[in-house]
Amino acid sequence: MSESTIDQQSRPRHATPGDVVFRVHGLTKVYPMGEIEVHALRGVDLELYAGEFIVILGASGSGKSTLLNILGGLDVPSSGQVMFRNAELTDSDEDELTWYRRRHVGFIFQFYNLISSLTARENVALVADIAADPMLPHDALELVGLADRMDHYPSQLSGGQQQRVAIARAIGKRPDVLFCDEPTGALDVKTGAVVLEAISRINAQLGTLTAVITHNAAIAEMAHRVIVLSDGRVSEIRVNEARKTASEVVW
Ligand SMILES: Nc1ncnc2c1ncn2[C@@H]1O[C@H](COP(=O)(O)OP(=O)(O)OP(=O)(O)O)[C@@H](O)[C@H]1O
Repeated sequence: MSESTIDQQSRPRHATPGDVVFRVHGLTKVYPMGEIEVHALRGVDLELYAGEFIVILGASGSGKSTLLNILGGLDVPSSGQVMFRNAELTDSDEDELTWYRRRHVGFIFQFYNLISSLTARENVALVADIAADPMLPHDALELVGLADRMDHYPSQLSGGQQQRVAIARAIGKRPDVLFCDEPTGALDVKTGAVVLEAISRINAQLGTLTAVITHNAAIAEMAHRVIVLSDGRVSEIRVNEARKTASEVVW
């Protein structure tokens, strides 16, 4: 995938809901571990569409993080194909994947990884600085409900507020996709609901294709579609006819 090809893929504000963003075919990932091989993914076929809110469920070790890391260009598969719009991600070299991640993907992990010597605004500005068409840090922080905390340092913020700064940082570059790996894993229920509400608002207001990995089946009620992985395969895909808001989800 060349930079110019990736540029041609970049139409975040013109994406029509329902357009195919990712087309995954026959994806496998094998980790050689000395004498044995760990089969993390055993042939995943999947399509993800613009504007969707996806929740990925599955037992520990079923391959959820491996799948998201490959879609996000953090890892490469052993075989199979990932198309991002019309470009083949699985054809890309390391430089192209770096460019792809920078331009198109926002990541949120269980731990916030903020820079402690920088304020919330500065943490968000750091990423916006390397983006082609960034949001103002103020606007990104406002979207996650932290307009009044912009000049606070991470140590002056609660866990949930720090996670919301991490979300603002991820969306500040206006990514096409937002991948969240256990974003509420370190938070209590009430704080987790506020974080999920922020993620859901971004999906609704910016139309960012959003995929959330969780162990918590209740959160799946927020999704447009729920993808269940079992032992490296997609075992179920279900569509929620009626979605719940973060505050309605009980866990
Ligand atoms: N770097 C690695 N080296 C070797 N094995 C790995 C590596 N990363 C993941 N695995 C293995 O691949 C399988 C899938 O791991 P993965 O982290 O994708 O699962 P998961 O569903 O996200 O699990 P969890 O819910 O516990 O985070 C597991 O058996 C795991 O031990």
